[in-house]
Amino acid sequence: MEKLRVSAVSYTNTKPFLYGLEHSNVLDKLELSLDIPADCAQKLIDDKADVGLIPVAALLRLPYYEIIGDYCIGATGAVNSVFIFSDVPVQQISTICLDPQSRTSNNLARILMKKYWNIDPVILQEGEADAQVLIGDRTFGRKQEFNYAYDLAEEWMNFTGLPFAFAVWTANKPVNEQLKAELNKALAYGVDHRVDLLKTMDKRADFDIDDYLLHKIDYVFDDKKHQALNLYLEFLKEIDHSLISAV
Ligand SMILES: C=C(O[C@@H]1C=C(C(=O)O)C=C[C@H]1O)C(=O)O
Repeated sequence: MEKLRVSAVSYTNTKPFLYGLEHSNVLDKLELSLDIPADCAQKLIDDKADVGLIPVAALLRLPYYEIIGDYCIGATGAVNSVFIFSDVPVQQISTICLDPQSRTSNNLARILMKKYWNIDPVILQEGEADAQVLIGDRTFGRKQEFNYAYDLAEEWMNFTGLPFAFAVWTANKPVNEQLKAELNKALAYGVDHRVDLLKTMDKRADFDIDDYLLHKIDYVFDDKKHQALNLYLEFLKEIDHSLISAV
């Protein structure tokens, strides 16, 4: 049987899922690759993978998709790894750099800037700016370097009263039901055994990995996070539309 091509995020936040896969038999049925989020998205768009833990912003670029399973990379309040780092208070940001590894958080920043903070900074692809979006392990221990650090999951919660889902397990074609169930069971095992996983991981003085995996990342894709996902996609369509019509 052909193996299912799976692309998962290469960051620490995905370790519980990998732990679950490594402790299950389903791994033999997968061709697993670890990629930065932007590449997980692109692989599903280009049909170089069948299933991925993909940034939710990329769902709008898939002609067919199914969110599979009960798990995600989410947060209920502060996530502690998705920030706008800034030298100035948010109201004074006039230029901002996005993170090339991100799809969801770049667009979350755009949504919050336009609809919540009512600011309209120039978005730069690279170079010096007042502020930058940064996600994942590269943010660990860096908060103190900046005058202001806006946690985007926390700001989304302040704005909407909802939790957030950054990335969801998605298929770009129908997948065998039994395989889907096996995959979901492996993911559940990993989420349920985070304490065991943490015992095997190196600790850092500048970042609390235990708190991050146990309390900041919220892995269960529940109704509230689904509601948040739908709202986020509505906002994103609005913003993209206004960009297109402004051209
Ligand atoms: C919480 C995070 O969630 C992530 C953010 C993503 C994005 O911005 O596109 C995609 C996948 C997740 O890894 C993080 O990476 O810190």
